[in-house]
Amino acid sequence: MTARILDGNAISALLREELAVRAAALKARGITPCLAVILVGEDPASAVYVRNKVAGCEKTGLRSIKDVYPAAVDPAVVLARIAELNADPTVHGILVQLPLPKQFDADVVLEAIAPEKDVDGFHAENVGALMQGNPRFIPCTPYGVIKMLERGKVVLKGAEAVIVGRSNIVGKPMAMLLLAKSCTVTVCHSQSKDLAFHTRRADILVAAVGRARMITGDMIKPGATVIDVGINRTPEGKLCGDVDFESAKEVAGLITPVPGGVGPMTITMLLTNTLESAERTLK
Ligand SMILES: NC(=O)C1=CN([C@@H]2O[C@H](COP(=O)(O)OP(=O)(O)OC[C@H]3O[C@@H](n4cnc5c(N)ncnc54)[C@H](OP(=O)(O)O)[C@@H]3O)[C@@H](O)[C@H]2O)C=CC1
Ligand SMILES: Nc1nc(=O)c2c([nH]1)NC[C@@H]1CN(c3ccc(C(=O)N[C@@H](CCC(=O)O)C(=O)O)cc3)C=[N+]21
Ligand SMILES: [Mg+2]
Repeated sequence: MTARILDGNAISALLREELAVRAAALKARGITPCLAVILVGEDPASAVYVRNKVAGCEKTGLRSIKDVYPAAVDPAVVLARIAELNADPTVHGILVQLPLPKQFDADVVLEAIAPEKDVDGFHAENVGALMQGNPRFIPCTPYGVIKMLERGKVVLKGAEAVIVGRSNIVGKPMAMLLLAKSCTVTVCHSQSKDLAFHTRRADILVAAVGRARMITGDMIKPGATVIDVGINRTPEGKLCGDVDFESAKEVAGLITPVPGGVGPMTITMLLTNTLESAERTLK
């Protein structure tokens, strides 16, 4: 048996058609939805993601602003730019690409973004709102995963969900969202004992670790839904996930590929949050 594939590019294309309609409707009312992206340094992977975000905006009818700073920039310069974007009524979303160089305290930067423009959902106020079940902006990657599960008609209520990884940007918000959907949630991390014991119990397995192909077919329950968030490069420069796709697809019932899985969905949800933010200015 071979798993059905959850195609993030195809699902994104469908969702982005609806977003383009919403963007056009806003424009007809005199509002051009606008996302500002701040990139510090020359990390090649970050540059690719930012390029995809800007291209996604263009194709969907959103305006984008891209500010690139040298890796050695004084954090005060970036904070001043954030203050300017916060005050600019034509800007609806602000995103600071992570990770930041070491002279930065990422938390200080994230807290400087106006919560009502924090389309990543990383500001403490928005994290709190998500925890309380009343989200303002749902973090884009876990939001994209939920959308993929919905499109795949995966039953969430009562399902055993196991997340590998507990970062603030993926693992933790993913746990909150699956809990809100009435999954029974287990979160694993680098100190977990016997990882495979946990993963083999999962009806829904989300891998967000950053270790190439660490989840192999023998760690997966037959028929499970496997969501691969990982974006890694092999020594040969090939893009691959945290899941060993070749062995996993023989065991799983449903699986996301890398590339073409969660990555494009993350960008689609960023566009969604930015549009939502622009629409709120009319309310
Ligand atoms: N597709 C997309 O849109 C996105 C993809 N990514 C990708 O997802 C992956 C994870 O990203 P991110 O959450 O930021 O990464 P982090 O490095 O912030 O977190 C990784 C997590 O994995 C855990 N971990 C590390 N090693 C092991 C192990 N051997 N067994 C179990 N758990 C382990 C860590 O545990 P501990 O907490 O104990 O250190 C940590 O909680 C990366 O490949 C990243 O590139 C990220 C964001 C978006
Ligand atoms: N403030 C902030 N918000 C983020 O959302 C954020 C971040 N910082 N830092 C880094 C991670 C990573 N991330 C990805 C976005 C798109 C793809 C993506 O487009 N992936 C494509 C292709 C990638 C490629 O070709 O390299 C795919 O998987 O098919 C991947 C990863 C967002 N992140
Ligand atoms: Mg991280």
